[in-house]
Amino acid sequence: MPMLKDPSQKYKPYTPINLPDRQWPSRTITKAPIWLSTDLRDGNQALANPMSIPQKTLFFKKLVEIGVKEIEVAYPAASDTDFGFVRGLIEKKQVPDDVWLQVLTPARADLIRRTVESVSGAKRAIIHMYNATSPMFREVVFGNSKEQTIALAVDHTKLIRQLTEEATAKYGTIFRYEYSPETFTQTELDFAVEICDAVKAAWGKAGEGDERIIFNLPATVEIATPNHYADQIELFQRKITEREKIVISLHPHNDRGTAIAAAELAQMAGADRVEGCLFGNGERTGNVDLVVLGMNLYSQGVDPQLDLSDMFSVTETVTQCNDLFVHPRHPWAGELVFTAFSGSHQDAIKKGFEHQARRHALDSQEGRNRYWSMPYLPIDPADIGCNYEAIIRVNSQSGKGGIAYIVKQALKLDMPRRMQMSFYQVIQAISDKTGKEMTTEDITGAFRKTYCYGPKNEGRLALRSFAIADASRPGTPTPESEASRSSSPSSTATPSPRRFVGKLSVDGIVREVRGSGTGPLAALLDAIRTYLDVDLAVREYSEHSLEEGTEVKAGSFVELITPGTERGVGGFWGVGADADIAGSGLRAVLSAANAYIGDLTALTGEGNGPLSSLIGALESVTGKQYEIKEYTQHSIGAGSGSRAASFVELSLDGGEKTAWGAGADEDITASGLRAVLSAASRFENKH
Ligand SMILES: CC(=O)SCCNC(=O)CCNC(=O)[C@H](O)C(C)(C)COP(=O)(O)OP(=O)(O)OC[C@H]1O[C@@H](n2cnc3c(N)ncnc32)[C@H](O)[C@@H]1OP(=O)(O)O
Ligand SMILES: CC(C)C(=O)C(=O)O
Repeated sequence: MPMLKDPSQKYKPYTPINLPDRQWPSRTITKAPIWLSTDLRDGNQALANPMSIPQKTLFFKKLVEIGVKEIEVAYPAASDTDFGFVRGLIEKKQVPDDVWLQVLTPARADLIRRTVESVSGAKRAIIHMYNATSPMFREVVFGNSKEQTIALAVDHTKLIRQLTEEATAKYGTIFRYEYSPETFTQTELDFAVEICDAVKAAWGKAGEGDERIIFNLPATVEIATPNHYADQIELFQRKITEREKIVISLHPHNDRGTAIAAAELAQMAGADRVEGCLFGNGERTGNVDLVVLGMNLYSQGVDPQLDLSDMFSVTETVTQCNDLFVHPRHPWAGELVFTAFSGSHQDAIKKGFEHQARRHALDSQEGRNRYWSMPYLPIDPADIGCNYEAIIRVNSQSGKGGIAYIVKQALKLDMPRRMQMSFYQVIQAISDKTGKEMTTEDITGAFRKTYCYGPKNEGRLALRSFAIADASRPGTPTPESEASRSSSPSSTATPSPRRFVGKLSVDGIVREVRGSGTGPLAALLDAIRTYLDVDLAVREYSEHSLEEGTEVKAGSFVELITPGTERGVGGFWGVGADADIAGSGLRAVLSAANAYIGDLTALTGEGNGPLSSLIGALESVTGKQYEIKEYTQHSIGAGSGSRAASFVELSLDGGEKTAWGAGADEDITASGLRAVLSAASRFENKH
């Protein structure tokens, strides 16, 4: 049947309460309510497969761990499992002394007896009895008048008083009593007050503090906007007698999706306590979600009295026990709730973190509180166990800011703005091609590869050792002499003439090079120009120190250009990190030079086979004559994972001295080529 054109013919709206002097709209919540978890009762009864005893026990422990002090553990008269679970908790002494075990019973004598029996011997227990009070339930379910409905509640309250007093005398259990006029929100308010007053009188011993009687006022089915619930609660507490002897408890369901709002507004209206479930499990659309209520308080600077620091483990336990998943966009707890994929959000978050770090430093200096204030992030995700990888995730919708944020977090390198733009193109090309999200490993991997960053990603040019000296002074620095390292590599920052002497690995062969210029970087570029015929100049340079405690202390970024490069035309970016600034700057230059040379100056050489062709290529670069004296190879392992190992003995310039090299690869030719390079580089090192 289609939806009706005129639903008013089928559905009646709720009747609003006329309460012109309502107080709750101008109040705020300044403290946490008393929490009652009904996960193991209302949550459990709503599951297709109710929890087993081990699952209930696991859940119970987690509730205790996060600090819930009142836990409705069962409807003990419903099944042996529920009864046995409660007995097990008590007999195995699994209930901390400050935790109240709550159990639910209908107003039926046989079931009440079983319920009281289930908690006898516990240190503290709350007996919770309910009967529905709304006109529909009175008429349809019970066939009772108002008087009979009151009598049902009153008579069974008296029975509970008698049984609990006997149990206290016998076992010493401290009891409290909770009464729920089920379907409260659909009950005439004056009748709800009347039945609660009658129950209080029947209980006869409501006092203050822990002696208070709990009136739980459920929105058994959510039928109205949340302000209506707040009106009902405010009016109830105005009309009920001896308010100081009563805990007003809320039990909102979520049929209209506004249980959270209803619970919050009703607390503003004066409620003291909230019953609900973690992540909103419960009948139909669920009970109100205690995690969301708690985190909402936390984000307002109010201690929620719930420890949700390890949100992941809470989610894990709850999903394991309920066999229901938590939606990725579930407030505060879902996998995606702090995540920005889009470029403009990421940019704002990155700037927000930087701005906040500066603001916090100033706050600390001036003795002020370090408040959290960040674009798009209402709380610090770290407070509930989320790391930076959950905050910014990269796909084709992302921008340079987010990518730079990830590089900064993972590698501690803070790229300058124009380099961010350049690296963004690299990532964008990859993610456009794959159409997939890029993980932190994907991004840092691309970064390392693009900028030949880190020992496993050396490019064709790599720094082995260096020394920088004042070019105006006589004497030749030695590359190994750390003492002669310069402390500032910037060619612009140090205009005095510098001399560079260093060992560079060039396509695997170590060569000693020298150059001079108006600073260490310019001196290195001069060496590269002289020895490798590569003409490059610095367009932009920046550096920063890395986090304290890391071995590598400085990171440098450089953009190199070829002569005549016009403004606005991109150059070649490089990055370097080292224990000192001089080293990091020089490494950044080589990183950028690698980007420039790429494959353009790939070695070429000729010979009778692959190995002699490589020898020819080496000769053309070094000007030296190599000869293969001996070559052997064998396979390592068998089958699909097998590799080839090769050994080569080379002689140099017809001399007697020889050097051995070894290489291994999946490909036999490649293993031979590696062996040749290995031998040649040993020669370079020796001579
Ligand atoms: C809003 C809530 O969530 S309330 C909690 C609901 N939770 C559960 O029902 C889970 C546990 N329930 C059970 O295991 C069973 O329903 C039992 C053991 C309590 C009772 O089982 P049964 O005796 O077979 O009764 P059944 O469930 O079919 O029907 C309910 C009966 O109790 C009556 N009843 C319903 N609620 C109450 C109440 N609060 N107080 C007294 N009687 C009640 C009904 O009117 C009906 O009576 P009738 O048989 O005279 O018509
Ligand atoms: C027993 C009561 C509190 C209940 O679960 C409800 O009304 O939803």
